[in-house]
Amino acid sequence: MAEQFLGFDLSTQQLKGIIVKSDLKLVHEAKVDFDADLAKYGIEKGVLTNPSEGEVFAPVAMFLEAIDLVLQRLKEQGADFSQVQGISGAGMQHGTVFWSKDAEGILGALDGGKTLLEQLGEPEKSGKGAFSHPFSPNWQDASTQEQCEKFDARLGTPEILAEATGSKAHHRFSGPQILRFHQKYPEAYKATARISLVSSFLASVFLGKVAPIDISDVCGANLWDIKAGRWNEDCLALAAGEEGIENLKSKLGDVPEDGGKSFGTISPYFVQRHGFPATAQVIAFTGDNPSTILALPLRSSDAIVSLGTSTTFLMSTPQYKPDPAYHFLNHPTTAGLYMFMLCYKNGGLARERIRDAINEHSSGTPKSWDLFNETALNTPALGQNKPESDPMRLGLYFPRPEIVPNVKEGTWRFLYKNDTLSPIAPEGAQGKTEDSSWPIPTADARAILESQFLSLRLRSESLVAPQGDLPPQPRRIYMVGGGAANSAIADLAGQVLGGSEGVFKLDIGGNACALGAAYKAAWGVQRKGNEKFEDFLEKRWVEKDFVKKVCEGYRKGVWERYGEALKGFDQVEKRAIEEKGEGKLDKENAGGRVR
Ligand SMILES: Nc1ncnc2c1ncn2[C@@H]1O[C@H](COP(=O)(O)OP(=O)(O)O)[C@@H](O)[C@H]1O
Ligand SMILES: O=C(CO)[C@@H](O)[C@H](O)COP(=O)(O)O
Repeated sequence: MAEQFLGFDLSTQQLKGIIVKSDLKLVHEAKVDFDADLAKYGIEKGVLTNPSEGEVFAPVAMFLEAIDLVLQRLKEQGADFSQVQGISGAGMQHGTVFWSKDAEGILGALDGGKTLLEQLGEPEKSGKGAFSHPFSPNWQDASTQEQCEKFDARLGTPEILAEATGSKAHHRFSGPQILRFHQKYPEAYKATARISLVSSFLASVFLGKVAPIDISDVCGANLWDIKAGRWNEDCLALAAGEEGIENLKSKLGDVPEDGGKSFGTISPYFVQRHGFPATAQVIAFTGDNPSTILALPLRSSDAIVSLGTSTTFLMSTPQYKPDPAYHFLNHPTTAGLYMFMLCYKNGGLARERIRDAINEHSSGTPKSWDLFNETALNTPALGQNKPESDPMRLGLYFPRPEIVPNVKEGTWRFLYKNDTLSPIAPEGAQGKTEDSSWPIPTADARAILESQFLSLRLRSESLVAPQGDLPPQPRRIYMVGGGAANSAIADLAGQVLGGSEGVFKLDIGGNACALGAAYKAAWGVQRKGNEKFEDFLEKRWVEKDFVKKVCEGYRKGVWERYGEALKGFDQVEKRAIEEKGEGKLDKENAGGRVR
């Protein structure tokens, strides 16, 4: 009987599950879309919000219901769970789940005759609650500016915090979030026995006991000293307050170094209810971005652009060069490697807003990307019909507060010429929508994509090397996530970022993040001795079956023009920071070019 491996991706808008065989070929995949399938939780795009405090969060009960449902959907597709020998998964990063003192008991005695929701998520019915708080703060949350300032100041400066933990303080990071939870809900904090990340929460459900936090995902907390390989006690003390460090350490638990570690066999609940073998191993679950880099054999200067709800830019590198402008995390499987990451809140949803405005403006089909794509590709680069004389159009589109740079929500449009920015009147201003210097919303289709990719280029310049005779740029760009289906977006990524070998996407269906998790499960169970993940993957990798080139990357002349735009783009960001920047230190850092 062929061995199979199951990988999950619990992200903002969906829970995806996929099964691969030992040769890493995909056999089944299914998903639960929170808005479409679980609208009863009142969520929109997977989350609940409290705008008055900048809070964004999701109901833990919804995650539980999604787990039983995605397994049922996989079964309906013909999946035979009795063949599954290993399970791993990924969770959206930074989110926390707060377990109650009864949690371990409940998790250890789950009855296969009832649902997870009935037993873990409905205390009013079952009489016992597994959670001390019913919600998981979401990575889009922006409620912790005050706590972030305390974190940055605790070690002295954002630079020192980034050097120690891989990142300066960020609103969504678990440390500042735990501090705020502690301050806002002191009783619930006291009633919390364990704190999981979304990834270790999901692992805990499959394991039937609270699972350890993963070595890569823990780096999204501002609590882990990456070089020392242990908790940073100063940061821990800040989040722990008067309850003390040891109390918080016991809530967070130990962090095993080995990303391929088996935490044990699957909970009997899944054996009884879903037909898994009792021997199936639960391999460490990691963050969704670390998991994504495991879906591809990344080489030096290769980059992944992940277009989920967030937009992220990911590289695997042996260099540890932390800076307040971006993130470094431990690599999820390989000691000595690190993951470089940029993360933007205004990714998919910001693009959708412009898509919808264009469809409305031109009577296009609602939710179709056709007009958006056509408009983006038919607009000249930087809006310049005559590059030698026309100004460049440069904008920022942040319907939600942004991470990079750290600014409140807003839209900025400028014409840039001779080192000078001239603002375009805001959207909706009379007579401006058809102004040929920047017709709104049509010119926005290309401008938002250029803006997003210019930001990635600005901040990743120092991490890429010359490619043969070509200037420093990525070798390959891999597009993943929901937006990777869009060929116009891939084309613009290549035009702005380059890519000496071109722009690629996965050609095996599935979703990179869940695939990475399934590959990790396979490696965790099947690795021989100290076999490295990279060697395990390389032995099974069939380039022609797994990835497909979607377009050229580097295009001579075009890439250089976008290079010229970087200076103007940097100025546009500085204007946004001056107007709506959060935090004094962020204003001083101004979020621009990286050393
Ligand atoms: N054809 C497309 N063009 C552009 N974006 C798309 C397309 N299809 C899906 N998306 C985007 O993908 C996003 C969801 O991606 P996904 O990776 O599933 O998200 P998450 O993992 O955050 O739940 C949506 O916000 C949607 O805008
Ligand atoms: O906050 C981050 C990374 O730092 C986000 O990338 C989340 O991990 C959510 O990812 P998606 O739902 O967009 O995949």
